[in-house]
Amino acid sequence: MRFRSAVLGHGRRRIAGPIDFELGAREFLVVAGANGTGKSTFVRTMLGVLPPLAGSVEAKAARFGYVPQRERLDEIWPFSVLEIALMGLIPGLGPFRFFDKAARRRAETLVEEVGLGGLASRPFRDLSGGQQQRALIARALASEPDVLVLDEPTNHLDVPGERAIFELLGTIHRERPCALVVICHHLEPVLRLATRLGVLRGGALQAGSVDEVLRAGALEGLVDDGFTLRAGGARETGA
Ligand SMILES: Nc1ncnc2c1ncn2[C@@H]1O[C@H](COP(=O)(O)OP(=O)(O)OP(=O)(O)O)[C@@H](O)[C@H]1O
Repeated sequence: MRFRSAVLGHGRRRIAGPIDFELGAREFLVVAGANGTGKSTFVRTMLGVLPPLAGSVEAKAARFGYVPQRERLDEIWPFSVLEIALMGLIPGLGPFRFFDKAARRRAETLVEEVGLGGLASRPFRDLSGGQQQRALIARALASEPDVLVLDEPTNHLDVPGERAIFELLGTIHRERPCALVVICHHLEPVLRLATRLGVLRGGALQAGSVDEVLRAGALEGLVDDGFTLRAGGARETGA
């Protein structure tokens, strides 16, 4: 994935750039920045949903899996966990457009992989926030993505719920041949897993290895949603 002098924005409105940035296979990138700095815009440009206003964004053979912000989905009902995972297999449906036994088995395996074995027939709307997040991750994994993109996957989860989702992302990163891109506000736990950090600020992206970006002070003094983000990790302010 390569951004070459890419200017990001909506319509004529420039949000960030020009950005030069590369993401290798199997990296784990965390995208950080205060509200409204363009994190979603950056990721939408990466996904190809939003064209850059100038410059280019190239993806080499990249298949994307996308996990949207859970609270922005009204309710995926009345679908069960298994059906949510099956939705991720829709692009591979044959001409008769129904799921065969193999597809169902594949969806069951995904449901187990994300830790929801036993809940496959449970309606999505009856799950806890963390379980819903897992179901959405199963759906995104169904396409065997080269890049799995997650938009604030731990928002509104309690500390154990957040830890459990990050553990799952760590396992996916270790065991699957894909890169992860995670937009996140609470950085401390996720930076332990990340290989790369990108911080959007004032229309620029400062990106590199986590250590490089922290040492450069990219997070210094950045106050966001009750967390003070500092070099060396995030410190909860108790808000
Ligand atoms: N579809 C759109 N059309 C025009 N402007 C938009 C659109 N979507 C977002 N914006 C604007 O782009 C800017 C960056 O928004 P974006 O959602 O990318 O920021 P963000 O860093 O992800 O914010 P947050 O942390 O609040 O999710 C904001 O000023 C926003 O109002």
